[in-house]
Amino acid sequence: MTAQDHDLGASGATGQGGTGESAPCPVSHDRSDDRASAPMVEGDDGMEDALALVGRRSPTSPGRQEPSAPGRDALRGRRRGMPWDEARAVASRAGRAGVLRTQRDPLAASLGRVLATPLTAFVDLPSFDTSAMDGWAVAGPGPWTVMSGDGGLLAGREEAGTLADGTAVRIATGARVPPGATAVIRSEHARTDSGHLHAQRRVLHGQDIRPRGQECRSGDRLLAEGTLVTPAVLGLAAAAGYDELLTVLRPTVEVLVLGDELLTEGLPHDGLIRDALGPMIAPWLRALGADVTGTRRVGDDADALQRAVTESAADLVITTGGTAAGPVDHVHPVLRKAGAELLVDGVAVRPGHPMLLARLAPGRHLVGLPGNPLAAVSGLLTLAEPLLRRRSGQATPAPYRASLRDEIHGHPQDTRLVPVVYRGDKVVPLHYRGPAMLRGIAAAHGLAVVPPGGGRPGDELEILDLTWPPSSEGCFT
Ligand SMILES: Nc1nc2c(c(=O)[nH]1)N[C@H]1C(S)=C(S)[C@@H](COP(=O)(O)OP(=O)(O)OC[C@H]3O[C@@H](n4cnc5c(N)ncnc54)[C@H](O)[C@@H]3O)O[C@H]1N2
Ligand code: MOO
Repeated sequence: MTAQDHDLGASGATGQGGTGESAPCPVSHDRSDDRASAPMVEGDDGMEDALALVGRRSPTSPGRQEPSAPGRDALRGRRRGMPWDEARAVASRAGRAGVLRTQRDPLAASLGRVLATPLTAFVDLPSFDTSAMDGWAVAGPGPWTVMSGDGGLLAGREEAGTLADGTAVRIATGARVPPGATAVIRSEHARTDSGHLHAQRRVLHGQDIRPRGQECRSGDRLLAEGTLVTPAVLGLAAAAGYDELLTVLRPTVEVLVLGDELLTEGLPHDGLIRDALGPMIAPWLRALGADVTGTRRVGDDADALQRAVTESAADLVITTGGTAAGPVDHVHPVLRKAGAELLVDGVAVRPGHPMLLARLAPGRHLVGLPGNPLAAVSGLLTLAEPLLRRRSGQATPAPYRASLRDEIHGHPQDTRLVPVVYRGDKVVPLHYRGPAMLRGIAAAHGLAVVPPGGGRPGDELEILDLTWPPSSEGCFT
């Protein structure tokens, strides 16, 4: 694996609490000063950081930096990647390439998939005039003669006869309102006296009656195709008369975890570290709309990787690690050997720039996530998310933006993805956002998309939402 040591940050933490929010930054100041006083901050741009630390940053580049002069990058021997937006568009197009597989299933099995056809009401809702309250159905002006009976009108019972003018009958919430009734009076708003009902408030015509078709008419389009089937959608579908739904099957994904240095349990020791991506990537993929068929550990064995990639039946193969140029970084050579077409080979985003997207076969793709854990998250949201969104039939939402509270230093040319939390109507960047760190993202509500040059307080930045669904299954976003 490639040696990489540019996650400054954990040492010298100044103890701002668990999430490590950035302190407010009222004045623009040089990042090298940040480093000296608070080495816990970002540290994700190798050379940039090194320059800042040794104080060789140009004095003209505090805070928001202009893109650097052409040729500067070449001097550093860096390869520029595809712009972040473009890479996402390529991934989205790749997700459109396959045919969407649809299946009709009972409601419960459709949760977390996407509607393949619009949800159209089979019935009027409500499908009869219904009482909204427990009380009395009355006809005409009061006082009313109370119709005696066996406890009144209940939900789900047979239809009652016509209520004559000047009469009242007890009625339960959800019961059919009898023909002739002009209003329902809540039990707490009326009293009975010698067989007569007296209203204690003014009675309005039609009050507390839900008229047939109030919510929808049979044939109305309730939800568009492409809508994610959430628990609320299941409820609405049932209410509208559905037993089954036609949904798009979730694309299948297999995860291949590379790296001989990874332990699956216990404490890190002797240069070995815990595999942080195995436990993280599969559930995250499920939340993005994928059906994860398995997570396999492949180690640093090129032949094993070759076999795993070519033999996988999944729509999408995700690899972690091995994307860079180290002696055991096998992803590129294996893709070459497999005759894959590289659609994205590096993205101008920090962290995560060595991420890649390849077409293995028509409708089958591979996303190579960098091994550094936050860089892997960046790859997941930059390439896997748009591909899976399309491949699972979900519509692309308009980008969500929020106002930045504190300054975020930018990369001169690349987009940065920075973990943030919401505080009121602002987003606040978190510390511990180096490419090897998960401490920031684990506490984050979203990832701010910081354009080259950085973000200043008040800037409206695109936010990639990380809000987790309340379901422990984590199968829909
Ligand atoms: N000569 C260059 N070296 C590197 C470059 C570069 O452009 N030129 N890019 C650096 C960047 S940026 C990143 S990110 C990494 C990406 O490297 P790989 O995708 O090849 O990943 P590895 O080398 O396999 O691992 C990097 C790092 O991450 C740790 N790792 C890997 N897998 C896991 C895991 N499942 N759980 C926890 N940690 C993991 C691994 O031990 C390494 O420390 O390359 C840089 N180098
Ligand atoms: O900074 Mo690398 O971009 O750690 O992914």
